[in-house]
Amino acid sequence: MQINIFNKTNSVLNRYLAEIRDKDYQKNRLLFRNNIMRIGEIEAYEISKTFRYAKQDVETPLGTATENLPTDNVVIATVLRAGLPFHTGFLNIFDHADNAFVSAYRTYTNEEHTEVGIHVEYLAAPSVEDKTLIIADPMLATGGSMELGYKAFIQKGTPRHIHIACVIATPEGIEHIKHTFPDNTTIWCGAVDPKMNSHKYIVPGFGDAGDLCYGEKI
Ligand SMILES: O=P(O)(O)OC[C@H]1O[C@H](OP(=O)(O)OP(=O)(O)O)[C@H](O)[C@@H]1O
Ligand SMILES: O=c1cc[nH]c(=O)[nH]1
Ligand SMILES: [Mg+2]
Repeated sequence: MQINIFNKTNSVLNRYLAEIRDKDYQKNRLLFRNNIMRIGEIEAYEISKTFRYAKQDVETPLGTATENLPTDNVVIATVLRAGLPFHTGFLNIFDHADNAFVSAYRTYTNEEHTEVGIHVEYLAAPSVEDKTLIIADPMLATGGSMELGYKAFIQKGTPRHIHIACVIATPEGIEHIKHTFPDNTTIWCGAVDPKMNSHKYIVPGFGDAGDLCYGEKI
C-alpha cells in the first residue's frame, strides 16, 4: 500500500499545516476551515496525477487543441462533520465528481474517556462500482471512523481504486488502514504525528477538527 506524506517535501502546504496547528491562529474558524480546504485542494491535485488520461480535442475560437484529460470516474466521499471543508477542497478541483457522505462521531465508552466507540447514522452515496473513490477526512487517529465510513460506502459497489486522504494521521491509524483496506488503496496525508493521548487525540495534532470548524458539540 503506497503512503504519501506531504510535509516530507517542502511546499506551501506546510504553512497551512502550521496555521491549523497554531493554538491562537486556529481560533479563527473561517481561516481554519479555509486552510483545511486548501490542503484538500493540494492533495486533490497530487491525486489527479495517478488517474488515467486520454487525448481529447477541444475547439478554441482559433483552431483545435489536444489535451490529455482524466478519464477516471471520481466519487469524493467524506465523513461528517469535520470532513466537510476538506471535501469542499477536493470538489473545488474535481468539480465533475459525484459525492458521498456518511456520518460518524466518536463517543467515549468508559468513565476514564480512554476508549472510543464510533457511531454511524447517515449514509447518502452514489454507486461506487468501478469508480475512483476518494475518502477525505482530516483526522486519521485510530482509523475506526475511516473503516466504518469505507464499509458504508462499499454497500454501493466495489471501487476500482481507493484513496484515503487526511490532513494528519497517526502510525496506528495507518496500520489500521493497512489491515482493513484492500491492496488497491493509497494513503495521502499532510503529516504523520507520532502518537495519540489517552483520550485518542492526535499529539501534537491540532485538537478536535469538528469543533474547530463548527464549534463545540454537547
Ligand atoms: O480515526 P478515528 O479515531 O476514528 O478519529 C477520526 C475522526 O475524528 C474526527 O471526527 P469526530 O468523531 O471528532 O466527529 P466530528 O466531525 O463531529 O467532530 C475526524 O473527523 C474523524 O472522523
Ligand atoms: O486529534 C483528533 C483525533 C480525532 N479527531 C479529531 O478531531 N482530532
Ligand atoms: Mg470531533
